[in-house]
Amino acid sequence: MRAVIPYKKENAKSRLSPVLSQNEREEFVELMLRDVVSSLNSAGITEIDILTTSSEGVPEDLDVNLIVADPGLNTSINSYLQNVDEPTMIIMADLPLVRSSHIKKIVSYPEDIVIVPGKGGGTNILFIRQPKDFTVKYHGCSFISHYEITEDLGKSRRVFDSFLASIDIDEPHDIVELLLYGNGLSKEYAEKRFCAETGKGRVKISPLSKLSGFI
Ligand SMILES: Nc1nc2c(ncn2[C@@H]2O[C@H](COP(=O)(O)OP(=O)(O)OP(=O)(O)O)[C@@H](O)[C@H]2O)c(=O)[nH]1
Ligand SMILES: C[C@H](OP(=O)(O)O)C(=O)O
Repeated sequence: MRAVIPYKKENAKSRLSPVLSQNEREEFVELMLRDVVSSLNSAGITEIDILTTSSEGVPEDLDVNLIVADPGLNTSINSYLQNVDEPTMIIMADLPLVRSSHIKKIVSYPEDIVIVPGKGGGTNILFIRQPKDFTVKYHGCSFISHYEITEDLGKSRRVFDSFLASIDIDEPHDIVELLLYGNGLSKEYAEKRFCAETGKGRVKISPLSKLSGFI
């Protein structure tokens, strides 16, 4: 069994640009990657491929294999899948709330495919027992795409229903969940920049310093 983490550091997380500079976003995505690798390792998954657009920007101390591919999330993952012969978990780098307990459960299910939905129609994790048969289709409403692809292939599937595993850190309001439920390096990073502000409605993030350039 192995895991693959698609990773693009350059100008990562552009949707967070209202609250983090490009440098900060690039630092932040690296810490989220570390958190994801740590959860995989704690779950006993040690064969980890980082499918990256550049060998630079992946921390050298991580015990992972680097696979460098041109930008293009779907094309690079689909080429990758053609070359793997074992059950494979595709897990995104922006999932600092995924715990080792989630990973262990996901790989324990007997179904051919386990889909972990992401907020807003995305796909946070795909666990595929026979990767060569599968084609991914990320972006748009990829949860529905992957659900239908599984159906078209006649594969058995399970949808993994988890609040924490569904949270990918895409937009500024997602940082609230990181502050509330995180337990790793990326939470520490967020805590140095934001606090959770409670009021009438949902908790919001608020910058710790107005010097960071936004309110
Ligand atoms: N290998 C590879 N990984 C990618 C590419 N684009 C995004 N990723 C990774 O795929 C995962 C999901 O991507 P997004 O949530 O869209 O992340 P992003 O592109 O940094 O964020 P935005 O700029 O806000 O869309 C993250 O782990 C990214 O690092 C790509 O072109 N190639
Ligand atoms: C890659 C994409 O991620 P999102 O846009 O939800 O971050 C998806 O899950 O299809």
